[in-house]
Amino acid sequence: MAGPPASLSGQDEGSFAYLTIKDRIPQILTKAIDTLHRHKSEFFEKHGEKGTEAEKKAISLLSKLRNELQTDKPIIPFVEEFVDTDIWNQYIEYQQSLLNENDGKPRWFYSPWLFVECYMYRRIHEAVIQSPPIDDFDVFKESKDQNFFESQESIIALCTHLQEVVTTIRDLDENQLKDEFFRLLQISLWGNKCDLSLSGGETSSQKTNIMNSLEELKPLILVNDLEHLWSLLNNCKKTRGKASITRVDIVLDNSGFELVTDLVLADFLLSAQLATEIHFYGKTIPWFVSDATIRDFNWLIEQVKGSNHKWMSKCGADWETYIKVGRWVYHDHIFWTLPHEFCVMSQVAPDLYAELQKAHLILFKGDLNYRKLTGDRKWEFTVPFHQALRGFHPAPLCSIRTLKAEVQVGLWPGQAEQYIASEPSWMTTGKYGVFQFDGPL
Ligand SMILES: O=P(O)(O)OC[C@H]1O[C@](O)(CO)[C@@H](O)[C@@H]1O
Ligand SMILES: [Mn+2]
Repeated sequence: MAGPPASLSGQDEGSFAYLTIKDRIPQILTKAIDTLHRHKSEFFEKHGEKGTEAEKKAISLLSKLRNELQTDKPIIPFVEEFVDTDIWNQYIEYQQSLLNENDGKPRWFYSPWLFVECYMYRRIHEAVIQSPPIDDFDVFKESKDQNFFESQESIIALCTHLQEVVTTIRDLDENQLKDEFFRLLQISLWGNKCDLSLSGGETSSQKTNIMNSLEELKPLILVNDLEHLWSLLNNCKKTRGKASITRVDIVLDNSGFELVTDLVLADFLLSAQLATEIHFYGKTIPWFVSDATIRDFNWLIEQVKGSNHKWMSKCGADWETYIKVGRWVYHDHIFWTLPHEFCVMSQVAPDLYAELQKAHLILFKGDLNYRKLTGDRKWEFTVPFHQALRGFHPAPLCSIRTLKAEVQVGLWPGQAEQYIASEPSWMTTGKYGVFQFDGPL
């Protein structure tokens, strides 16, 4: 049988992968350097001269990294000991083994885009952990928090809406519940437009009330498997015994506004008894600029709770209770910040795979998760999603993603062609979205 198609890569001049490596990644590095600069006095106040020295060191390591990238130097192994250093270095060797002898070492513009882009964020982390005492500094924290603050109006509107729904939920009939389920899922989808890596780290918050735009946005959903999600969870609700559980796992993407949309959805799932427990997965290190870490997760809930808006703070208080009583569970795993495609998860991280198998439904948020689900490969648009997953089937799953990379499967013949001619960048602006389900029907 033929192997899977080739990986997206910076080799393809003019491709989005190429432009990302050439322009956007250096821009993100420059912004990280600038952030460190701006915190100079804070580091000094906290740690004295040692803080200043550490800041200089981190900056010089990041400048070196930017230079390696811009001159297409070989990808070098990690040196600093960390939980995933060995796995990373093995993966770099593996990438090298895929090359013909003459091709030498993996390089930025030559190797798979997914690999080098993940490598870049892991190198940023290495620069920081090599610079104690500022080794727990998150260079993206400021922009993640800014995204949250700038989205205040939308967050208030969303929290108010959620509280209205929750307080009247007993009066809703099945159709009304389904409408609400679809509404909150669509909000969570469009919340994924707000990542900071697409904008090169520049602000990308939600300033308008997204709820008013859902109808207009509907035609932009290229694959819409919402009905499957509804039947699945509604069936679980109807058939489960009193003591049994329905577990929905959410593989999180970005902090800030998107995370609020995910938590609102998670709250609704419990309130509507479509699920009895929700498990979240975040990143263990700062990742793709805006991805949520446990610190962001806790910080955001704290902020929502501390709001002086009545309904917003009620949401925060409820969310904290869910965590306390174990109805919401947060998991960390290093696999999410490795460069591997998800089809190798069962070998590389069998414990995580086994954890995901306990879910009745797994929601994968965002573009990067889609790239890892499909291996970030040059699939034909009409290849079935199931096939592109290449054996990754821990439980029924759904990708909720706005398109920000040149990979998309499961379209109808002719569907992609509608956009190719008229909108050359249709796959990379976050304008279009999918709810793409895989699982038994
Ligand atoms: O936050 P998301 O939705 O995973 O998006 C991150 C995506 O943004 C990008 O940086 C592209 O703009 C991709 O490299 C990556 O897939
Ligand atoms: Mn992200």
